[in-house]
Amino acid sequence: MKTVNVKILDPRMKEQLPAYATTGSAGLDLRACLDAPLVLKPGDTHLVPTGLAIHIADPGYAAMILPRSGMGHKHGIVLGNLIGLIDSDYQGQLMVSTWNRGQTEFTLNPMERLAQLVIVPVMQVGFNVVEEFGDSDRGAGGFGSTGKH
Ligand SMILES: O=c1ccn([C@H]2C[C@H](O)[C@@H](COP(=O)(O)OP(=O)(O)OP(=O)(O)O)O2)c(=O)[nH]1
Ligand SMILES: [Mg+2]
Repeated sequence: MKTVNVKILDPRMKEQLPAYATTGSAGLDLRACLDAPLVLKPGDTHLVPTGLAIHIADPGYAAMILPRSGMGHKHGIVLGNLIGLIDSDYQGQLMVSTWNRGQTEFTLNPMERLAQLVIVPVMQVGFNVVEEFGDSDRGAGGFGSTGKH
């Protein structure tokens, strides 16, 4: 397994570094490094610290912060930015933009697992400017061009 350098910014994270919950897990759960419970009213967004900084270093990888399905589906707790993209050269604290998109108040407790981090491969590209593309099956069709059923 590859490793990524991590800085522990909150001592409470020392004993509970993110880990894959099962052998096949894609995500590492991130915890809310809060000092007190945080009440999120419907529509509220709060930037929640995770107590961790990572430096991926290799531009061939990035990390994404994604919602946890239970938090999102059952409690309406998703991300204010929908998806968080962590650049390979970012060295600051991982922050979770936490949005209560639901209709009821939600209390986020200190050290609760609120989102998940997924490491993904990335390809950086340069642009080759052309006047015409070669033919493709789809062409410019999109936005439902293949029909509904
Ligand atoms: O949910 C997130 C999203 C981003 N970041 C950090 C890591 C990322 O590398 C950096 C910049 O994110 P992004 O490029 O998405 O934001 P921006 O608004 O374009 O800021 P910048 O001008 O700093 O690139 O912020 C987080 O901690 N959590
Ligand atoms: Mg940016």
